[in-house]
Amino acid sequence: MNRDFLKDSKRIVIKIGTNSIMKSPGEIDYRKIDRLSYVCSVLQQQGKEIILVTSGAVGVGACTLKIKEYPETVADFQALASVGQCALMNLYCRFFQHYDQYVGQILMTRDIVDFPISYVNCRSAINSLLTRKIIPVINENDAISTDEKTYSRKFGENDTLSAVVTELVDADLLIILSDVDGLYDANPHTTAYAKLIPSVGNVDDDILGMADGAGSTFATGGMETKLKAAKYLMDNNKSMIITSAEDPCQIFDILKGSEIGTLFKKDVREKALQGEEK
Ligand SMILES: Nc1ncnc2c1ncn2[C@@H]1O[C@H](COP(=O)(O)OP(=O)(O)O)[C@@H](O)[C@H]1O
Ligand SMILES: N[C@@H](CCC(=O)OP(=O)(O)O)C(=O)O
Repeated sequence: MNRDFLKDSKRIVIKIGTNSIMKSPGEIDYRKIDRLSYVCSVLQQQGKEIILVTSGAVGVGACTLKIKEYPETVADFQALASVGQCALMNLYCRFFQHYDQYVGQILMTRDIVDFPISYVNCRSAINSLLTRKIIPVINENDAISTDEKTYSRKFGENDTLSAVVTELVDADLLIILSDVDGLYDANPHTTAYAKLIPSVGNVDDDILGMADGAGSTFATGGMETKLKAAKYLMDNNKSMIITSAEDPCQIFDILKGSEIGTLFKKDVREKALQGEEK
């Protein structure tokens, strides 16, 4: 699939997952957070509009409080998320400051999907930051977005949240940085000969069948939620890329059109053919 159109991306959402923020459940990957802050700052200063969606509150909280297991009670979870979000944001503030870039924190709940007034309010807040050349750094408000009846969290993972944000601010592209370098035809961590898929034009049942769950104690999404996010965006005529977080500088090449990671973009030929059949 031709990727020249990526050169024109102006407003870009970049999402980094828990597995990438952490080297292992007890160890934060400072180098990666630094590199990511550098890349986002350079792009913003080149005139792009960057929105960062970051996971890691629970993972960083567990690391700070030296907790190894996923919390069993809602109260423990809330405490971890609350401590971790502070620590995470503190790291971003320091690294971004190094590159002369201001950031602003936005913590979301599902209210932005459920209530139109919250949707508009959230969009205004993000636009207000972008107008001032400040990078919004977004996560779910994990300390409060807990459903008390089912004990389930509202978004629960940031693949869905980042897709919602991409649509909300009418961004051109969502880049998901993960601990895998794209979608494989089977989980590469459990299947020896899994092959990378460079592009997907339609997220059908065959594609959805390639995914299984999350890859570590504190990451919650896995490939399945990434594919659902891709489907949601393609239905809204937007594009998404899954690529490795290992070297965030690869984002520069991706935005020049290099074939890195997996591109999800609605296959217009397929759509045209469907139109002819009608
Ligand atoms: N078909 C697949 N291709 C690539 N990764 C897959 C696939 N199926 C499952 N996975 C798993 O998805 C994981 C990435 O998702 P996740 O653990 O939520 O990380 P992140 O924190 O980056 O969101 C990979 O580490 C891998 O174990
Ligand atoms: N909001 C949560 C996100 C949890 C999570 O791991 O999400 P993901 O990296 O998308 O699988 C946190 O900050 O810990």
